[in-house]
Amino acid sequence: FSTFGRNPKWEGKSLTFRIENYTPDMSPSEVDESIEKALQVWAKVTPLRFTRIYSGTADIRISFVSGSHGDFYPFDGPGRILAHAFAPGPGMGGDAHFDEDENFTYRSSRGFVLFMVAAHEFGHSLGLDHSEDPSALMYPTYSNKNPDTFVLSQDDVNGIQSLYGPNPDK
Ligand SMILES: CC(C)C[C@H](CS(C)(=N)=N)C(=O)N[C@H]1Cc2cn(c3ccccc23)CCCCCCNC1=O
Ligand SMILES: [Zn+2]
Repeated sequence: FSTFGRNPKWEGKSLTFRIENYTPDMSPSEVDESIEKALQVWAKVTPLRFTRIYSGTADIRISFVSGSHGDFYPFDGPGRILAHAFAPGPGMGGDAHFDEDENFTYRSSRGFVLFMVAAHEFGHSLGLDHSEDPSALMYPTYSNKNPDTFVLSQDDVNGIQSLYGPNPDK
């Protein structure tokens, strides 16, 4: 695993997230479920807890955008880069942007499974950079795993726990 330069991480254990808009590719409830499950992947193995808010400024702001969209990382049309997220910090720190030019799906492989993309992005939002382990969620390229049977690789667990420690409730 790898973290970002100065090991940025969230100080509190309770983080807020806000879904700022929706993709037309899926139903809103499928987007909600995909996002919430992707956050739970990381909550299960850390003390981190995520609370959804519907207005105001969240720690992790989630949006679907395409092309140039107000940061220095314009998206690139269909394919190639699917999404990006910023390391922990104020303002855009933690935010995750999904490329609206992609076809996001709930479970179908006739597109990119939003749960899988979001789980990777939230790894970045929490302070993980890429892994060289091809079985890791934080490997740089997308792989379509079944959301129902998905488990984090040990490398991902070691990485996130190096920042936040284990889940005390387990
Ligand atoms: C891991 C993702 C969820 C997030 C990352 C982006 S990020 C910033 N969050 N690390 C991502 O989109 N990686 C590319 C990497 C990539 C794969 N290829 C590419 C061809 C061109 C450009 C990039 C790629 C080969 C062709 C397949 C293109 C579609 C799939 N794209 C990817 O897997
Ligand atoms: Zn990545």
